Amino acid sequence: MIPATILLAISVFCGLYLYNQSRRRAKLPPGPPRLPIIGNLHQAPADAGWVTFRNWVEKYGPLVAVDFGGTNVIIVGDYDTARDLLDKKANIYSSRPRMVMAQELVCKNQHIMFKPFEEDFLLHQRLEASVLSPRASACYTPVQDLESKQLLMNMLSSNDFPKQFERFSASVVYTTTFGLRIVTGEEWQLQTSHQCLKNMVLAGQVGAWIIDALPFLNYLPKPLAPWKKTAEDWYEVWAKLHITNLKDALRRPGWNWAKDFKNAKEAEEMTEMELAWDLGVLCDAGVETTNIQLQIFVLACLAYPDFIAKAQKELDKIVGLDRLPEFEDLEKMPYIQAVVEENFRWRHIVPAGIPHATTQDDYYKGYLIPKGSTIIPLFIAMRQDKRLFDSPLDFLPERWLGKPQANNFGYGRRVCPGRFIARNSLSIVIARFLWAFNIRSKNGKRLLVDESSFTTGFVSGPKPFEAVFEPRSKKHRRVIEESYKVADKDTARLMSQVRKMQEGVGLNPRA
Ligand code: HEM
Repeated sequence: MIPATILLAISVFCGLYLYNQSRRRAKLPPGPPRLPIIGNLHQAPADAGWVTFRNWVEKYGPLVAVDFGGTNVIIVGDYDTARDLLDKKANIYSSRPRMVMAQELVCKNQHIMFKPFEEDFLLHQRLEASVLSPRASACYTPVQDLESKQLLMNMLSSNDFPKQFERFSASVVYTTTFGLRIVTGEEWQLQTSHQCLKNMVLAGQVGAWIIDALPFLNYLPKPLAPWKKTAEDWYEVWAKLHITNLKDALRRPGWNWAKDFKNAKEAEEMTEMELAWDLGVLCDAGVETTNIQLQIFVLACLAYPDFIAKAQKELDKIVGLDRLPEFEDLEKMPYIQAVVEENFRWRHIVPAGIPHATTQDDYYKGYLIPKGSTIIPLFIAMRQDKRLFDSPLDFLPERWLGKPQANNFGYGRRVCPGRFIARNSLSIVIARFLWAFNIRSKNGKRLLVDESSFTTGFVSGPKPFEAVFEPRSKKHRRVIEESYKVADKDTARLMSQVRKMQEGVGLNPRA
């Protein structure tokens, strides 16, 4: 008889042998040739990385491997591959690349978007889930209704659409999160958050911080590690903003997410500061995203104005001239829904997606995707895939009629939790804008748009451009003014209405 320990040793040995053999036989996906040691670092794009990545996808196919100085980067360039890996194998592909300066030092690991896929992340995700579910999100429409009415009203006397879109986007999330309306856009909370997000962009810049390449340097004492002081200063400002927002929200009348989170059972395992970060991040994540995606809509109006008349025909038929479009109208307006969908496809705010990371080795179609790889879901390549979309650079809402929505909000366990709120915000604003205004360029000519029309940062939006918004008639103007005048602007009452709606659909708010 062979003793059990020897049998165990043999089976472990055989297992390891087979694993190593399969790993050796498997090869990485194709990609540009590498140099010794640095790999493809010399080809790493400084900004607008998606342009280079898309060229690689065109050359090497939908799965491309590059090595940026020891970091394995896998670029995913079509919808099917993204679904197969990031959705179907979500338990392997839902982590985030390590960000020492941005996440570990500036956020003290509290930013949910950059947490690794571990129990701590799941706890924070569970905390947020109940206020962001599809059913809960459908109950925030009274807030979006009021804020979009103010948006239309403000646009009667201003063409400064980026500022007005920002106020709208901020007010929707600040109202739900903290019970605070952003009425002017000059509120100190929003201004401080701007500064913190700017700091975060600097902290997250690839190649800017030695500590990201050599994390062990963090053992150095402060005088020899100047980045620590920078990170500490940035943390202080951001943490103070989050904690003040939380405390103020708990004192405000009416229901809000801060009160709801505070009563959650998940919160019992968290510090007050962690709670404050979760709330603050939800606000931060909701402002620039919605604002920029709306600016892209205006750019599309100027570049492809033909669709406007078609949208207005549908609006006039379903809504008429005597009232604003309402949420209930949206399902009866397939063309408006197609405009929303095409807006995401034509230009997404994150053309290179938000990177994921793998937590174990994986094999796909004979290729090895090693553990710890950075995975780039290359949104722009998917959305401009000529096999799926004719004339992909053109804004053509018709292409979506009768077709299901695409994935515009990410993948697997990291899919955007604010997607239902975001889609409702975009849909009501786009419907109301098209109903209310003729939108045109200043000189009345069609705008030519190409890659150079967009900024090159991580979030990419239109570079500044001007547009004119003229009410379609005196009647339209009157309806806008009247609707805003009679709208209930009391935040506490609005949020109590939200809470009642949630109870009405069988939800059980925690405060
Ligand atoms: C047009 C608006 C928006 C767009 C296009 C958008 C898109 C995205 C995308 C692509 C991701 C990354 C998903 C992934 O990694 O696979 C994401 C993550 C996230 N979004 Fe949004 N988003 C929008 C609005 C919002 C809003 C309104 C909120 C909050 C109420 C929000 C909260 C978040 C959070 C917290 C994450 C991080 C999720 C995680 O890492 O687990 N987003 N969003």
